[in-house]
Amino acid sequence: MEGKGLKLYGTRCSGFCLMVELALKLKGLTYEFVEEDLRNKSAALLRYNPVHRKVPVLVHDGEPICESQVILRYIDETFSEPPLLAGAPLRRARVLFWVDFFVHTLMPASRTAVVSQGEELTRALEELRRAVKTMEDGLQRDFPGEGPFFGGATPGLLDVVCGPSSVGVPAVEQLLGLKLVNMETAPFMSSRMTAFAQLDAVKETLPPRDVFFEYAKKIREMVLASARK
Ligand SMILES: N[C@@H](CCC(=O)N[C@@H](CS)C(=O)NCC(=O)O)C(=O)O
Repeated sequence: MEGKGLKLYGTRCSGFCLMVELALKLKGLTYEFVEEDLRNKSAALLRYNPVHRKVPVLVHDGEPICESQVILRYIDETFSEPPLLAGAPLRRARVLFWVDFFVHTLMPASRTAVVSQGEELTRALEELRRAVKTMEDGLQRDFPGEGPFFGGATPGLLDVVCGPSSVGVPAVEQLLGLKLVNMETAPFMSSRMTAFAQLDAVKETLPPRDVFFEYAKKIREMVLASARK
């Protein structure tokens, strides 16, 4: 499908930007990707996102839409097939609950782990492992018997949101030289993330692990160096 006039301002390894790319690809849309240098943001990015000055920004026929979760909803409502958020209102509410939990609890804990060491790293890992256990138990409770994707028979919003982690987590584990989470303790999440990662649209969207590794390494070194100053 031709996503007329779709332009995505982003950076290659940002989880938030990758979620948007995955949604666009699953919808079969074509778009132009504009790579931003976050240390030297373009005038266009600042004009399109004057409030947060962050990526991703999706520009559709000249109109900017900011914030990854808002963009995902916009894409799903504008290009309705295949739907990312499907089912009865209660199911949709539960999906949105776990999307919110993933973005606001799991992702911050793993970001802290990437840029910390010593006791702070230990605390971040504990928090991350607790959050994964909470989410695993909650998903098993809320979506019994569904699969093979978080979305059920077809990939949905939660697949898109968790999708970048299938490359991000192994890259961070390699960087830190430790296991972030033992995914054998989270079979529901693990099997769905594996099924999603095997889709062609996902394989062609997510950067290779070594590219992700270098990105995480650069961020870690930068943050640890500035903390030493
Ligand atoms: N809440 C935002 C977070 C986006 C975000 O943190 N983007 C980062 C890249 S991963 C960014 O643009 N950072 C630049 C900055 O903070 O100046 C969303 O969901 O889109």
